[in-house]
Amino acid sequence: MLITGITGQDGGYLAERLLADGDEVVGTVRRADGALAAAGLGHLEGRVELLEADLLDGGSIRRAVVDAGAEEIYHLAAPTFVPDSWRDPTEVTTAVAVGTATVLAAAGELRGDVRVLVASSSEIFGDAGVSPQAEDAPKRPRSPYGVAKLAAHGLVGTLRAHHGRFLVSAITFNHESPRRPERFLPRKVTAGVAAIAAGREQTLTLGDQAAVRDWSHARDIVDGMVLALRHDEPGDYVLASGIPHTVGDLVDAAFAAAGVERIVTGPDGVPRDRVVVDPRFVRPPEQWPPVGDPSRAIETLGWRPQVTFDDLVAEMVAADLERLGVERA
Ligand SMILES: C[C@H]1O[C@H](OP(=O)(O)OP(=O)(O)OC[C@H]2O[C@@H](n3cnc4c(=O)[nH]c(N)nc43)[C@H](O)[C@@H]2O)[C@@H](O)[C@@H](O)C1=O
Repeated sequence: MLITGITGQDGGYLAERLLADGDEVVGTVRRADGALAAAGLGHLEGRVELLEADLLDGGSIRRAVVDAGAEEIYHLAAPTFVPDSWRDPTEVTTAVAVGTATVLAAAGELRGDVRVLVASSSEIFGDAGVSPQAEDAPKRPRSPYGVAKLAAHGLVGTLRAHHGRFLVSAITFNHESPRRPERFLPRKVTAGVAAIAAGREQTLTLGDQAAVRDWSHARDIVDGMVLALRHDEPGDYVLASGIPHTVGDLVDAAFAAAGVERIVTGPDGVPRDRVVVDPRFVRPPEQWPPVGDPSRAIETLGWRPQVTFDDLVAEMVAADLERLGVERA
């Protein structure tokens, strides 16, 4: 099995899952030297084969697909931080849309029966006009990232219909874990709350707390990907919990999990919120919150997310407390 982007959050969980199933795993990384250890995946050293490939270098992607010769390809490699896509729409379009076209074409040339899953995103829905969103909801992305992911999603459907190939688009909503980098909201919150619990920080600086997201555990999402790629028929699947939470809910859950008070009384006797809003982190609000309707995945694939929102936040907080050597009271 080939995983592009094996050192990303999802790539690591997927590799663990496939290895546990007894599969051979090949993964792409931009530079192989020390890549697994740097991603906190040192335990995979010697258990997976690494190939170097860069999404911005089509030749390297084509070579990796051909060299791996895998029956299943999970194309996960992509830039993932949405705000970055405003800074460089060319790069995100090349990496996500052209990168996906390259993987799909190379896989098709290699062998007709190869199965390919492409990681798409709830960002393809944007101003959908409905929420929650199922697979057939209108797709009106609001960011260059969403536009690029929609192109990739469209390529999967078009090539599947035209060539009858086994191609799957996994429309993943937000998914997190202790391995998530800290610039994404949930890890920023759990790391920040842990730092407050450790006495290293006094406050946590965020953007809009009213924003709504549909958060799942990354391990559940990659399990859904495997089910989708191993099903009898190819198709597109929304992978999401279906349960909306605000950023504020997540913040409160993290403080509760750490056993730290969010509101504290200052020396002047005035209550103070430890969460401070910085306009730099505020994004324009969504009219149609990205909340998924995972009915198709549940009914067709028998997929069931295992980890609840509270358990996800608690696991992330516990990992961040442990990293800082804080004993939970
Ligand atoms: C499905 C989709 O999921 C992810 O994209 P995202 O939703 O942009 O993820 P995030 O964790 O950066 O933001 C979540 C929400 O939280 C709000 N928010 C408030 N205050 C801060 C803040 O201080 N930092 C951040 N990062 N967000 C903040 C922010 O405005 C937004 O409403 C990626 O995996 C992406 O690749 C993907 O495909």
